[in-house]
Amino acid sequence: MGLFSLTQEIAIDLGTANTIIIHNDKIVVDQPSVVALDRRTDKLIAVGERARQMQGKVHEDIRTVRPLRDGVIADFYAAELMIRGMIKMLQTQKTFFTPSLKMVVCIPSGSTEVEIRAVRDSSEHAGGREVYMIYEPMAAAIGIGLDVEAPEGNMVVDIGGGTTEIAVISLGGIVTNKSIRIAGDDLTDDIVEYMGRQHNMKVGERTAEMIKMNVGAALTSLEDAPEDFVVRGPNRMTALPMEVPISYQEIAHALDKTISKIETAVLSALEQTPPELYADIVRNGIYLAGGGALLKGLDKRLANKMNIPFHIADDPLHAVARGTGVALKNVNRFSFLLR
Ligand SMILES: Nc1ncnc2c1ncn2[C@@H]1O[C@H](COP(=O)(O)OP(=O)(O)OP(=O)(O)O)[C@@H](O)[C@H]1O
Repeated sequence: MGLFSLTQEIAIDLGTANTIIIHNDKIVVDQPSVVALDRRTDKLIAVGERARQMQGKVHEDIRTVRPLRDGVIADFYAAELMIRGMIKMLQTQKTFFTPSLKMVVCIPSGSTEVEIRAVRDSSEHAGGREVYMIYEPMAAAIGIGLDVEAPEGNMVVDIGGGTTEIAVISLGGIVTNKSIRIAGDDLTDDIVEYMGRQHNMKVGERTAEMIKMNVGAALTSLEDAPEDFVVRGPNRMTALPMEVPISYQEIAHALDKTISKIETAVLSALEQTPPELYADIVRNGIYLAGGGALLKGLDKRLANKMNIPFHIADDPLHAVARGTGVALKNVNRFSFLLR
């Protein structure tokens, strides 16, 4: 960044679980959406990975906050600090002037006007002079590399931390859209509950997430089965340490109900899809994006249930951010997609 480059262009995927910033086509920030604050003064102590490492380990003077819940801003103050803190991470070189920011930020397609306003206000308070917003499934489709302007139906299912977004896209617009507030966080909660109920073990959110990433599964029979994952923690009754090997089969059972809700939402979006577009989707298959797409066996379970092929996007955790980055570079061309 030189002395005279006064506008910095950034694309932000402001997620419930992770926030990603793209600048000059590169991912420059990829951090958990967490901040740590001083409980008395509300001053910022840490952002992103550093704040996440403090989660569950803080003393009474510090609180860690996840500013987004269910895909939308739940804590306005913390969200603004988080966006500011993450933008600061990319402004490493000293400039004479503070650059003004041109931003494209993505939002869940089921956001209310108040929720959209909250994202716009937070972005503007964090330094955004020109702020555009794009719906997440549209950004995911662009990030996957689909031709969103073609007269052809494509269905994208984006399973994030807080929301699952299902959309059918054709001719540059969202034709059918379903956004449910059931996603990765609910799968994590299922594991916390299961570990307590079945193994009498108390586990925190981070341990449950590790279990999900290692042995989380959507099917009880996998071709590429992962080895059992050994979890250490306190017994809920005695508080004594215990060690339990966890298999993917038992986690598949524990996650079954939540996955069924995602299945039902996909089926309901398909039901609402006009027949011509439906035929395109059956032919092209359905694209899975977001971190939830990485759940072992999910693509196969959905394909078996619906008799339609499911494709996992390349690098599904970054598909939305990549698409938001493409929209940023083509703000004029994609003006009809932006708000
Ligand atoms: N290998 C994996 N298996 C299962 N789940 C995973 C895996 N890797 C990441 N996840 C889950 O993906 C979710 C995060 O995905 P992503 O970053 O796409 O969400 P987000 O954009 O932050 O959320 P949202 O779009 O809802 O605001 C988390 O719940 C995380 O636990």
